[in-house]
Amino acid sequence: MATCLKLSAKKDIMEVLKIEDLKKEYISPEGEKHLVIDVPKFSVEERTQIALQGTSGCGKTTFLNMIAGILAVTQGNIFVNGENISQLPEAKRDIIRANNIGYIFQTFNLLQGYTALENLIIAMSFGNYNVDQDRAKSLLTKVGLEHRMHYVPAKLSIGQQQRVAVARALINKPKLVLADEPTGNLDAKNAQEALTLIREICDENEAALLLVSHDEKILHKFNRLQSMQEINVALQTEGQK
Ligand SMILES: Nc1ncnc2c1ncn2[C@@H]1O[C@H](COP(=O)(O)OP(=O)(O)OP(=O)(O)O)[C@@H](O)[C@H]1O
Repeated sequence: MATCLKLSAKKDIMEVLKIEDLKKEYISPEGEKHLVIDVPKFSVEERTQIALQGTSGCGKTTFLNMIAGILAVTQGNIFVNGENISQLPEAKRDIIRANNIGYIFQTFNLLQGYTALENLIIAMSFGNYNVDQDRAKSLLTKVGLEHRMHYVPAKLSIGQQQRVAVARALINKPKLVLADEPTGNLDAKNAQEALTLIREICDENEAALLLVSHDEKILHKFNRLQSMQEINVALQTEGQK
């Protein structure tokens, strides 16, 4: 009986991300193959929050971009909510990203010609849900931008632009949010506030969070902290050379 209970409890844990034998090679300007990512195994369970630590150039953005389907893999499998995106063409990966993944980019990637509210509505138009202005407004209010909804990014502070990016990442109710150095452009006080906001908003929306950063002050807040060195065999081999 106890074994049965144990088995069923285990089955209930759902992985929003599962990676198997993932590799990415780039071709150097000299024409040589350069293995940047070699991750045998990595997973993120639903509603968990994980921080990945890595120095500049260790492959953080490459890793996240493959998970998001922005970048094609060289080899291996990436399952997002159970679907293997690594074998799909770019257009299909784009659709899966729009519906399953929220991405907070290092440089925010907001559409400059559109207001904060329009940035959210455009992101919504790519997803499965009907465009819902009220949801967009309520997310912007949640991130403290109720008086800035009709501002274009250039008229917002860096911290405010980041909050638009956070709200946009959650607009299509993703099960997984990726954050690439989300506090890299902020001062210490704003960085802590932004981190708290990202973690709270993921929790409230029942999204898992995978955050990559080099910033110790951010990283030590997470219960589950792993280093890129630990998961990326390519870095271990590089270190031995
Ligand atoms: N398109 C490309 N062609 C060749 N090499 C690349 C390409 N993109 C990235 N690289 C190399 O791959 C490595 C990892 O790059 P990546 O941008 O993933 O690092 P990162 O950890 O995100 O760095 P940072 O924190 O500085 O943004 C770097 O050595 C980089 O020079």
